[in-house]
Amino acid sequence: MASAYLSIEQVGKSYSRGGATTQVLTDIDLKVDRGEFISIIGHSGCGKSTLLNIVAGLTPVSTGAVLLDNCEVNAPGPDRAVVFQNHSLLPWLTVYDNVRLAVDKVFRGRKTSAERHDWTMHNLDLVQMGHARAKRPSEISGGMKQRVGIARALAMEPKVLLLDEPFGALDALTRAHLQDSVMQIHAGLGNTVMMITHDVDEAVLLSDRIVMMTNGPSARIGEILDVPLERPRRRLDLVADPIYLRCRAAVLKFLYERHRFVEAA
Ligand SMILES: Nc1ncnc2c1ncn2[C@@H]1O[C@H](COP(=O)(O)OP(=O)(O)OP(=O)(O)O)[C@@H](O)[C@H]1O
Repeated sequence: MASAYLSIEQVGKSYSRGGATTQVLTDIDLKVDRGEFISIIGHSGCGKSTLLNIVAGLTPVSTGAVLLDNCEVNAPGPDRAVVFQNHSLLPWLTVYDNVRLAVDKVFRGRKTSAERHDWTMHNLDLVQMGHARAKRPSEISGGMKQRVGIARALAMEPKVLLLDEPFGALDALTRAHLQDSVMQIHAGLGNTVMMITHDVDEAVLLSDRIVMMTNGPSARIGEILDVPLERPRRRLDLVADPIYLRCRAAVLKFLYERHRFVEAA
């Protein structure tokens, strides 16, 4: 059997402090195909960011392993680009320079300066931000900053794009525009994407599969839902689509009936 592009194998994660150990994740097994769009959903504190950070190489596993394209992940690398909820642009650099910095880091020695310029602009244009290339982060909106963050991540040509609630801090309309952009980019480039979200509609709209996590501590994968909606997907067409409604109901049922959130004492 061919091995998966991204393979999370029996991953467990615990944190120890002052003699006490908290088991955050237990027995996480997940295979992601190349080009697949996966969402991770689960209640606050269950360990979604921990899992994403493990795949990013920012957090070490306690047990198990993560393999990407048959190589074990044990440190951050440009083959895994992360976009966080709150933009992480450097405030003293322009939009262009924020992306160019990453392009130079990844492609110096492989592309000429002129090619790196073109590639930077290409990725800014992909997220419709070429016009704002000379602005600094403080001069653009939250949605625009997230677009630049996505351009920067895409410009690294990562094997996996890791999105940690990328639209969580945005208003509903901006969020919808960005979701549409991400769907278009995914359709055009065929990126492999792992996205954390709290938004059930967002998960169904964007994903090929939705990974639903049980509550922590010791969170596990409770269920994995296939989203067999054809692409391209248009949000207005989906409002009354029986497959969409069935998927949405399945996630809601998992989160609010089977794994209800209980506030820690
Ligand atoms: N560095 C750390 N040291 C100790 N505990 C940690 C650390 N990082 C995370 N945790 C704990 O691990 C658990 C999972 O946290 P994590 O941020 O992964 O959850 P989450 O599902 O992403 O939450 P949210 O949806 O609220 O962002 C939490 O109980 C958190 O307190």
